[in-house]
Amino acid sequence: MDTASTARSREALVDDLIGTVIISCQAGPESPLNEPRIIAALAASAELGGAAGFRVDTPENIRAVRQVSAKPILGINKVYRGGSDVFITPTLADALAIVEAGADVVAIDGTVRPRPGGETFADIVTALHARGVPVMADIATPEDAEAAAAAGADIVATTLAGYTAETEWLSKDEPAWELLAAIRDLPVPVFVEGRIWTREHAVLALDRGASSVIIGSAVTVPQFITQRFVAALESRTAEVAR
Ligand SMILES: CC(=O)N[C@H](C=O)[C@@H](O)[C@H](O)[C@H](O)COP(=O)(O)O
Repeated sequence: MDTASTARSREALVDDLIGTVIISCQAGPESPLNEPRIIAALAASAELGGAAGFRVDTPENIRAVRQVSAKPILGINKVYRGGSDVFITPTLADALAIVEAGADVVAIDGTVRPRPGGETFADIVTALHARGVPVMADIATPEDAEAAAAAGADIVATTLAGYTAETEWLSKDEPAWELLAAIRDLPVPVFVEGRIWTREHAVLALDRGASSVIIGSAVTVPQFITQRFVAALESRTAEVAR
């Protein structure tokens, strides 16, 4: 049961994140950084720089980050369960595993796509709220955002814009500005996550109505940062050769 006191504590957790920089500390399966102790070191470094919280994937990494920081952890559990494109915390069991590991907020796919096992976004929100856990909905479209807010999401984030069949045409270099403009007046905080590559992007996000920013690759993924420098030099060299 979502009591008045769990609702109040959820609100307080979300309030602490407003206006802050949250750093996503993740490494893909191919990355040499993909080890809990290294993910925890990334989080500890981000905390030294002033991060107010972290977004962390898998129970193992969440446990490791909890060992080095008391800051809020926005947990996710990325896994394909089959029969569905939903992969960010697809099921309630996946969500509970990261709560158990120490996540303060659970981020789950908040698109209107069907979920594995026939669960609904609203079912998972209700179950997490009963445990006092706020839910961040990772969405891709205004329709997703409205449905997620109506189903009780405590935060809506632009995470999946550009990563669904419907939105894959979006720029790979810029945050989802049009989406932000369409959802900035929702009755829940909107966080911009995805393709924040510069300080200007972060400031613009807040200027344009976001409540917070979540930054990953630009801070914690040297492989992608390097790739951008390499691509810039390659395209300059090609330009000069023309
Ligand atoms: C689509 C998807 O799976 N996004 C993931 C969600 O957790 C991460 O791979 C991103 O790194 C994260 O959203 C932060 O975004 P960026 O790394 O662009 O700052």
